[in-house]
Amino acid sequence: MDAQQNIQLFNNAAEKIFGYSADEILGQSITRLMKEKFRANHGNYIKQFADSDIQSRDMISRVMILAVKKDGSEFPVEITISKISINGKKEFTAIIRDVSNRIAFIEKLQHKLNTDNLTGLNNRNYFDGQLVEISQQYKRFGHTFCVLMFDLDKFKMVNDTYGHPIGDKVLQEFAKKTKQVIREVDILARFGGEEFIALLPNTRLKAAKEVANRIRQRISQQIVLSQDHEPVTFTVSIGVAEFSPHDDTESIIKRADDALYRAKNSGRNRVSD
Ligand SMILES: Nc1nc2c(ncn2[C@@H]2O[C@H](COP(=O)(O)OP(=O)(O)OP(=O)(O)O)[C@@H](O)[C@H]2O)c(=O)[nH]1
Repeated sequence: MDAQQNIQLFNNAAEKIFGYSADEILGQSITRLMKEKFRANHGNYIKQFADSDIQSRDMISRVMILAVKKDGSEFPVEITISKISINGKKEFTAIIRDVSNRIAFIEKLQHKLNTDNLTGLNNRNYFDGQLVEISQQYKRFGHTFCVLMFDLDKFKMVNDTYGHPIGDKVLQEFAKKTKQVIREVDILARFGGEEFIALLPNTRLKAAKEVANRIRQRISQQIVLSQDHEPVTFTVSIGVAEFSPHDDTESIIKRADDALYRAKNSGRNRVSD
């Protein structure tokens, strides 16, 4: 690019990435290759860079820089920009790398890191992060919330009687049906084994117990079919706790777990607080 940011040279790789031939793009502003919202800042950015002592720098932005191809499609890029002075005239070189694959890979890893393979629910890692966030919000804004702890009843017997794959089916069915009962903003996660946990934002204890009871009833009406096509029924016990000013992320889970223990001890297929 020249000092006005018009393109002077467009190599083969650039032609391939952007879909323009050099003939089409030479002489045009480099901003033509950026998504519109990045264009406005570009001038200032280049001016700052041109006036600085730095020869070469990565264009770091708090948001990912998106480039635009000739066909209008957008893709994430990483840019390193350098300047040279030729006969007193400043020129710029931009090395632009298409990072779509890298970003897609990172997103896939992030998804894996947060997801339970068997049920497709969030996993404990994700839940723990959300719990930290929602308890910080509680401290700042006083928005209350509840934690529900679930444990499938006599699940060992399901495995022992019908086999592990049927046990897995029960876990999947539990996840699917429970998701249908709770709201979109509620967070349901597999806590491990046959234990699940849910976060209900902006919910008081009474309402959370009602939700828990709806889930409990729904689950007690579900069946999965065994390998011999026998109906397999299952139930769930649920402990409920509302976050209080004395709580932290550990104590709220402990209180929900203690409530679950009471639900189990008072006969299972029950909700307790
Ligand atoms: N199929 C299957 N079983 C699992 C999985 N994770 C844990 N389990 C089983 O879950 C069972 C849990 O059994 P226990 O902790 O004894 O409890 P329970 O039989 O549910 O009895 P209560 O909780 O007291 O009602 C064990 O048999 C584990 O092997 C899984 O991913 N798939």
